[in-house]
Amino acid sequence: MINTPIIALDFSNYDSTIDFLRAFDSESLYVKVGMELFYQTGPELIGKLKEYGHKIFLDLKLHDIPNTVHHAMKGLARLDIDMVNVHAAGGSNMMKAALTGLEAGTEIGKKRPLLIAVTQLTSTSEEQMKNEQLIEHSILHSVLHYAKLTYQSGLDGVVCSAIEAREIEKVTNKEFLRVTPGIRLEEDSIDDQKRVVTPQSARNIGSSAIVVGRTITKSADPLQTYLKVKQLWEGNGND
Ligand SMILES: O=C(O)c1cc(=O)[nH]c(=O)n1[C@@H]1O[C@H](COP(=O)(O)O)[C@@H](O)[C@H]1O
Repeated sequence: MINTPIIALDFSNYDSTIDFLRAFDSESLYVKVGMELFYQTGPELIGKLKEYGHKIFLDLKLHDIPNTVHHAMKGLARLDIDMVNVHAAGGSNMMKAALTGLEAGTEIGKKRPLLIAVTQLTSTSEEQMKNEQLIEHSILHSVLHYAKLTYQSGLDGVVCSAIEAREIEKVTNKEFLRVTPGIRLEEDSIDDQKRVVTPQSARNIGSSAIVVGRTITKSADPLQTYLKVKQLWEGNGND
């Protein structure tokens, strides 16, 4: 269980990220650096975030042949990140290669970053999955299938919608992480997301961690909104 909401730092450059974080000086954060930011700022920003003492989920969603993913992960392990991900659709051989790559790149005496796999993106609807991926099953069936494959490949957890979190726990185990983006407050617009859940429902349904982006980053008062989301996630707010 990751107690603080993971803030998705979906910014386009180094300066706006640092500006945003100024309001959080007194908070020890878990932040997510995704492809928008990492492709612009690379390892330099990761080093800075570590200097601030924040935990880092590097969300690059690797999906390639096993050999490429193995070597990419070996390099990423040297960045001193706490969590990283791949797409489960890359298959069990790719996921195992990612894991051995991470292990090989982790310095002796350091903790290997957690490795999780995306099941079905929270922006994917069942209709889209059927029409575009040609998967003739329910979205829950597909997510559970990918979760089991990820579990059997030895990874630490999955990215899914909180909607599926409880069912995933049943087919894996309690410790297997269910990291859930697609989090919105009641009053928020859902934007491009399809399978959205509030922080308090995510807690009740069995998420291990929530990932929150625009609700916080686009808020008029990001710190206050973060504290509100955190309180709801911790279970101290109104259900
Ligand atoms: O792997 C992810 O983090 C991820 C997986 C997924 O299925 N859905 C999803 O939204 N994400 C990420 O979570 C964040 C959600 O952002 P907001 O929709 O702004 O809260 C984005 O940075 C996405 O890249």
